Amino acid sequence: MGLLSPTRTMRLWGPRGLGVALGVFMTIGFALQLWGGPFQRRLPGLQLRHFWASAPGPAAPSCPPRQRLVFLKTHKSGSSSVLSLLHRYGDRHGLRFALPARYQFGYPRLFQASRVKGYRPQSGDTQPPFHILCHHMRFNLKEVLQVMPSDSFFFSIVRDPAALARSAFSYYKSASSAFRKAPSLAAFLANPRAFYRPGARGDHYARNLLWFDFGLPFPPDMRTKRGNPRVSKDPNPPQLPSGAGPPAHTLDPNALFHPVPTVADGHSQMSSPASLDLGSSSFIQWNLAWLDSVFDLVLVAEYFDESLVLLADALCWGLDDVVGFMHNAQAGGGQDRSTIDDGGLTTEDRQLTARARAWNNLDWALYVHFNRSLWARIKQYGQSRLESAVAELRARREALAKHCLVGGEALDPKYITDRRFRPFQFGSGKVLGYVLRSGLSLQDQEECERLATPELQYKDKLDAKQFPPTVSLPLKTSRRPSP
Ligand SMILES: Nc1ncnc2c1ncn2[C@@H]1O[C@H](COP(=O)(O)OS(=O)(=O)O)[C@@H](OP(=O)(O)O)[C@H]1O
Repeated sequence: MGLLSPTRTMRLWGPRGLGVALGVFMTIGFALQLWGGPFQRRLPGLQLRHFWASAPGPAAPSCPPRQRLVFLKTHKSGSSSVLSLLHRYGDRHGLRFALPARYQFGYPRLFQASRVKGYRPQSGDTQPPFHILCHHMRFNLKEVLQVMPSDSFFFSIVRDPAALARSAFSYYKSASSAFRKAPSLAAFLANPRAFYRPGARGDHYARNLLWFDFGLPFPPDMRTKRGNPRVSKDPNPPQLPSGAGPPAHTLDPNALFHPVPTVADGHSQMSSPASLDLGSSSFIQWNLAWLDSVFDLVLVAEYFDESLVLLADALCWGLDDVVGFMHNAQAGGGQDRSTIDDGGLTTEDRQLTARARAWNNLDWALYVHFNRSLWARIKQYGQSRLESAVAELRARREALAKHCLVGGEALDPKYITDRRFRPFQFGSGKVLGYVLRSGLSLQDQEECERLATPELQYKDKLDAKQFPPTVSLPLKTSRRPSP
């Protein structure tokens, strides 16, 4: 017999019984809170089976989980690790993904609804709506809203432009003409205009990549020949403000620029954040205010686990749903927290960080803005509540890694012989991946595969599930094909 639904329970017990029951539940709930804290379903011996079932525990959210999601997958910002969670969640719950024909939606061109596989606006057929849109695109709200309902949960992720620049330089060395010409990232950042031509092939990877991915317009001095995106949720696109500023609560250009280290050693041609005039800063603020009106949450790679806890909370998902492995890390990369804290950096590293942030001034503004919003949300959520959820999340991830993975961690691709788990190799660094332990039970094998499958293979798997090959029956004909 299943559990009684709340409505049925009410009918059976009547108002007096309900009052008593409510008291008992509240006492139990309070005791469990004290004992476990949010999300804490202590797992004696961390039996893996318990991870897979998001069974409602004492702290399981009581709201309906949100399943209409738009994730803007920004580049080199930890987005593949988020994508992996979405793939897994959607796969387990049989959700329908809005998939690209290949792996991206016509990037670097702006997103077009027509790029979504199986999108047929005029066909009048009763195809079920999409739940999740999450692969690489240059954001274009108007077209996104052709595919996804406007009350979808919009979210994305940003990373410190200095860490992002390190990652992008290594990964897109051959894809960006600016990077290709530069002997090193340090040389590039010492004099970027010697290498960078706005609009040249792949050069959106070399400057303000986040801003580009968010589909925002560039100020006149930074415009490429490809032109500017026209985007909006409130479909009034953000324009260069003509005197009118953004809402007062976002207008604080000085606060925005204070943390930016200045480039003091003679690269006057560099457009550093400190050198932006008020016009440019209100242009930035205007666009940030617009992003605030579109995106429900923006995660921060340097505070990835904190971000995941907030995401689970905002989506009414269980903590288990956001426990996953890191994907797409390059060997030797991932200096995120140390970059942010400046701890242990050499003078050269510190200079490189400062220059990268200055060169990517729009991204730095974006990053500072969303970093600030994240911490405001953390404050709202409760710092200590968050800390215990983060600790729980990390303990679960570690237990999963030990159970599923050879070595319990990401490995050099040379050890990954099974093509299903070998990440796509691109750029000058090696992209790490996972090898599953042998001897897993059938269910564990299936779940560990979900955690370890890289994004391209997972996309193919979802594609095959959503678009099963149609078996065409041979037509009855009197003529037989010749042997
Ligand atoms: N959880 C978490 N926290 C912090 N950083 C993370 C995380 N997951 C991935 N990464 C780092 O993000 C880089 C890959 O980013 P993306 O997956 O967005 O790249 S891609 O655009 O899809 O190719 C890549 O950076 P580099 O290793 O510096 O290249 C990853 O190491």
